Amino acid sequence: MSHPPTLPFVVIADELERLRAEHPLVHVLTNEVVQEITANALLAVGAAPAMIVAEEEAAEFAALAGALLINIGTLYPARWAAMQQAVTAANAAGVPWTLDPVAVGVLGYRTAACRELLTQHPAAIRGNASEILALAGWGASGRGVDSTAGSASALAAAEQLARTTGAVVAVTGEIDYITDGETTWATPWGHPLMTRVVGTGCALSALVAAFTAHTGNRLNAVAAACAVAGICGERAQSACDGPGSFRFSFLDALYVLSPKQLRELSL
Ligand SMILES: Nc1ncnc2c1ncn2[C@@H]1O[C@H](COP(=O)(O)OP(=O)(O)O)[C@@H](O)[C@H]1O
Ligand SMILES: Cc1ncsc1CCOP(=O)(O)O
Repeated sequence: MSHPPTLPFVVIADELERLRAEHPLVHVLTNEVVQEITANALLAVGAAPAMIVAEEEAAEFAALAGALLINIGTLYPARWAAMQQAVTAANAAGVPWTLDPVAVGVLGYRTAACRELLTQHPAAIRGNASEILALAGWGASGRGVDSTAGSASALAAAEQLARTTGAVVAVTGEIDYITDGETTWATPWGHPLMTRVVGTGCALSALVAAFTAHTGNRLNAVAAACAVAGICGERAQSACDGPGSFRFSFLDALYVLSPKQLRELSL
């Protein structure tokens, strides 16, 4: 397997600068477990989250947002109805939407929902290796919401999924791979402690959505989101004692990371 190149720090810096200048409004339809860390991660990085979940409001708000996140982690009929409204309205308004297919392939209801969502032109898809393999139809290997496969093993599935859906696909793990089916970036940052804190993957998907708002280069935008999360995860780990303090250190790192620091790293 050829090794995809690492996303350059200058690209991450440019994308972070753009995000902070635009301060995008992100419509978040996510699971019950990660609402708080997701909203705080978006605020810390420089975006504006809003968890608008009622079916009666979802379409109206999706059309106003800069980006939409659909995370199926705790899917149930009322949430599914709101998601369908939001996705339809986002597509009609040209608002990019991101899919986090939590535990797809493990259970039938959410797998059928994801199959339907894949026909609705997601701008981006972010999942762990088991989720990307299942979504691409390459087999179901997840254990609950966790991956049982390494990210490199799902790279070919991610590339195929990107080509068939038109989405930029990010498969995350020890190394994240971000692909549009033709070009692939690697973002090698992060720390295993990130898998011991609930919501790091879901919050990353929200960052992916935020970076896709108003972008001229969706591949770089999604890759920059993965890089920012990984770099901040590494920094948070070195400043914390374990999972509890990691959460706080991670939010601090997202807030403190600057385009200037990133540009200095490339010198
Ligand atoms: N072994 C690892 N080493 C370094 N970073 C990791 C590792 N596993 C996951 N990460 C990071 O944790 C974050 C969440 O990814 P992942 O665990 O794949 O998502 P999920 O929570 O959806 O399963 C990403 O930023 C990813 O880069
Ligand atoms: C534990 C759990 N159960 C349903 S959704 C969810 C959150 C998964 O979050 P992440 O994969 O980002 O750790």
